[in-house]
Amino acid sequence: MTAIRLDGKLTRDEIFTDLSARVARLNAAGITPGLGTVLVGDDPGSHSYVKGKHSDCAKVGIASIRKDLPADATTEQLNAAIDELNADPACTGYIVQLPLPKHLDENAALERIAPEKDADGLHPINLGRLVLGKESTLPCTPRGVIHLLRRYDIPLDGARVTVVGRGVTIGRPIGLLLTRRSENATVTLCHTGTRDLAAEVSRADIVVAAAGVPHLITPDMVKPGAAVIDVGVSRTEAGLTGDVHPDVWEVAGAVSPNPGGVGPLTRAFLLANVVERAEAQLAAAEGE
Ligand SMILES: Nc1nc(=O)c2c([nH]1)NC[C@@H]1CN(c3ccc(C(=O)N[C@@H](CCC(=O)O)C(=O)O)cc3)C=[N+]21
Repeated sequence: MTAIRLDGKLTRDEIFTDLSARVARLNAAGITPGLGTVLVGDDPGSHSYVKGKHSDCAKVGIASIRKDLPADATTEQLNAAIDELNADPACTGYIVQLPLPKHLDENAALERIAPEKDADGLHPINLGRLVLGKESTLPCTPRGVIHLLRRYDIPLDGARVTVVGRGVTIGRPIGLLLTRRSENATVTLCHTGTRDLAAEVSRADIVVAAAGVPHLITPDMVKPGAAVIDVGVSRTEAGLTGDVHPDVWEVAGAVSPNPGGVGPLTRAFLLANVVERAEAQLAAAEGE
């Protein structure tokens, strides 16, 4: 038996169709949503992600604003780029591409973003609202994972989910989303300090692998029929390698590959967050 493929590109295309229609409605009301990106340095991976985000914008009719800074940019230069986007009415929402070079403080940068323009959902106010169960801009990758699971009718209510990785973009926030009443899953968060990873993974109906360790999840760890979402990605000599060993396809019921899985959805929900910010602005203007 081979697992069914949870297709991130197909699902992304469906989301783009919906977003294009919503952008057209915003345009008709005189609003063009704009996504900003702040990119520091010349990491090839980061450049390719940012390029992808801007080409997605063009597909759905979102304007894009790029701020590219050199690898040796100072905190003052980074702050100035952030302040400009905070003040720019053409910028509906934006991101500071992570990771930043070591000499810059990522948390300070994220905190400087105006919370209502935080397209990543990583500002402490938005993460705090998520913890409190209040409406907030949600982190893109966790949103993508949950959308993909729902798209393929994978049951969440009562499901045992094992998340591997405690990073701020996925591992930490996804548990907060999956344990809301609307999802109702039971989540175990594993990390490098987990004593018996295989035992934690083998209990799971759904495995979210977000450790960034090539082929960490092997077939012997996976419960037959489980859904396995490969979020982690590493650039190796062999190219892009996910956290999930290819033989897992023979045991799992469903696999979201990497590439071709949650990556395209992370980008789609970044655009969705921008469109939603623009819709909120329009609703507020109409309510005046
Ligand atoms: N502030 C911030 N927000 C992010 O959302 C953010 C970030 N920083 N830093 C890096 C990670 C990584 N990330 C990806 C986005 C798209 C793909 C993607 O589309 N991948 C394609 C392949 C792309 C390729 O070939 O390079 C795929 O999976 O099929 C992957 C990874 C967003 N991140």
